[in-house]
Amino acid sequence: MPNETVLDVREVGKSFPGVKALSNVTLQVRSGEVVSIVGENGAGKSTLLKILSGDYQLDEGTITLAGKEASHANPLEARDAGFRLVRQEPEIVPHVSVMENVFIGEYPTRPGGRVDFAAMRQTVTALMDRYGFTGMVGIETSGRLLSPAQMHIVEILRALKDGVKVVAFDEPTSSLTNNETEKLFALIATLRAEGIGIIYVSHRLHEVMEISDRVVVLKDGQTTGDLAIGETSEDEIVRLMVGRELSAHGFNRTEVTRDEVVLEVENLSSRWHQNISFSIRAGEIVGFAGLVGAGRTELAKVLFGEFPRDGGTIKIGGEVKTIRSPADAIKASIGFAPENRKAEGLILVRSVLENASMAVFSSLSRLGLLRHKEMVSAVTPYIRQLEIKTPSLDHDVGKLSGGNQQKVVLARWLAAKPKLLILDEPTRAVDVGAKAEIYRLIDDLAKSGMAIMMISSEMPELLSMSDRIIVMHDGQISQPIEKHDATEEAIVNLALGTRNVA
Ligand SMILES: Nc1ncnc2c1ncn2[C@@H]1O[C@H](COP(=O)(O)OP(=O)(O)OP(=O)(O)O)[C@@H](O)[C@H]1O
Repeated sequence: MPNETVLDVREVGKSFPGVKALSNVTLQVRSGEVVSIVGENGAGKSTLLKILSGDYQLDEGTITLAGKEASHANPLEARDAGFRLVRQEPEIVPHVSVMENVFIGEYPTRPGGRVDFAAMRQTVTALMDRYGFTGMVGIETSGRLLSPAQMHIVEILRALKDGVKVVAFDEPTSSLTNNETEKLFALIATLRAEGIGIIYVSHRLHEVMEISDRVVVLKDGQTTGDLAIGETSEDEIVRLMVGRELSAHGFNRTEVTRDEVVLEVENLSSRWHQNISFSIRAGEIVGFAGLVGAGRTELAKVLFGEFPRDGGTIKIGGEVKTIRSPADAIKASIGFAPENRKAEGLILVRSVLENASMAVFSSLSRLGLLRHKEMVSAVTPYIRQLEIKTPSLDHDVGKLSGGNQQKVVLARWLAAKPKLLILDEPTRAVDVGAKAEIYRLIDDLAKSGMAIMMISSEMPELLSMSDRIIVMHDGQISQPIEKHDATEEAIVNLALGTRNVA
C-alpha cells in the first residue's frame, strides 16, 4: 500500500520563448505508488520530467523530494537526491561493456584510484538477479551489440543502481515486444513493493489502466485531472486529455478494390533478408507484423535505398527501378516515414515548414528558390489535420515536442503523395486524438490510389487498417493473410516462428 509522499510537485511553471510549456502543475507521488502522466503531444510531459531530472530549470513553483527542497540545478543533483529518469532513447557507449555502461561516468575505484571491475561486476550481477534481468543481456557484452530492449535494460540498471527514491519511465514500451513489456511490468511491481515512487509516461492507455494507482492528466501545460485508477475509465481519461469525446479504439476502413500493382518485389535479398517477394496494389494497405528484430525496418530501408540490396528487383508501376539511395527512391515515387523520426527524418535546426515541404519539392537546395506561399499551401492542410502544435510554421522543428516532430515527418509524406508510401510505426509516440486522425489520413491516401506498406507492432492497428498482413520472422516473410482471415493468434504464431513463415 502506498504510504508517505516521496515527491511533491507544487504549482510548477516553465516557459520557453513564446511557449508556456507548464503552468501551475501540481502532483504528488507516494512511496510504492505508480502515478501515470498522460496528455496529448505537446501537453508538457517531457518538460516536467526534464525539470525533475535537472535537465531544465523551473520558472515557478516548488519540488520536494523525500522531504527536501529539490528544484534541481543540474542532472547530478537530481540523481544524488534520488530521482531517476529512464529515457526512451538511452545513451549507450558503443565500445564498452554492459557493466561499464551501467556505471558510466562513475566507475567504482580501489584505493590508489584503479577502476574496481570486480565491484562493478558484483553490483551489476546482483541487480540483474534482484530485478529479473539475468540471462537477458550479458554483462560483458559490448554496447554496440545491444538490441533496443537490451539498451533499455542498461538504462534501467543505471537508474536502480543506488539510492533511488523516485523513478520515471518515459514511454518505456514503445520499442518493446509484448513479452518484454510484461517483464517491465513485473519489474515495476517489484519496485512498487520496495517502496519506490514510480512515474509512468505513456500514450498507451491500456497500459496506464493496467499498472497505475493514479493517473494525472496534462492538457496544454496544466493539470486537468488527478484520478484514482479504480474510479476512472479510458474514456474519461481521453476526454480530459483532448477535451472532447473520442472513440479510442478501432477504425473501419472503406473497402477499395483495384488491380493495378504499384510495388512488386521479386526475390529480394540483403544482409537481413533472403528471397523476399511480395506486391502491393494501388489503394491497398499491406501491414507488416513481426517482432522487434525480425527485419521489417531493414526491409523498409532496403526498399528506400538506405540499406544495400544484394539481389532481386524492385518494380514500381511495372518498371524496374534502380534504387541505390533515398534520392533514387524518391525519384521512383517512394516515400518513407521512418520509425525513429527524430534521428532520421528531420533536420532539427530547420523550420517546420521546410521539413514538411522537403519531399514535395524533392530537394532542400531548391527550397530557397521557391516562394514561401507555395510551400505554405502544400503543407498547411496536413499540419492542421494532424493538429501539429507549433507556434508558427517558421519555428525550428527541434523545439517541438517529440510527438509533434513525428507528425511533421508524416505531414511531409502525406503532402508529397508518392505512389508507394512506407510507414514504419506511423502512430508511435502519437497521442490518441492524433492517432484517429492519422488512420483517417492513411485511409484517404489509399482511397486516392496510393499503395501503402505499414509496419506496425500494434495489433489493433494492423488488424483494422490492413487489407492484407505479411508477417516477418528472422528475415523471411509469410504468405500474405487476407483481412478476413487475419487473427491475432495467427499473427503472433507466425511472428514467434511457432508456425512456419515460408
Ligand atoms: N527546448 C524547447 N524549446 C522550446 N520549446 C520547447 C522546448 N521543449 C519543449 N518545448 C515546448 O513545450 C511544450 C511542451 O512540450 P513537451 O515536450 O513537454 O510535450 P510532451 O507532452 O512531452 O509531448 P509528446 O507527447 O509529443 O512527447 C511544447 O509546446 C513544445 O513545443
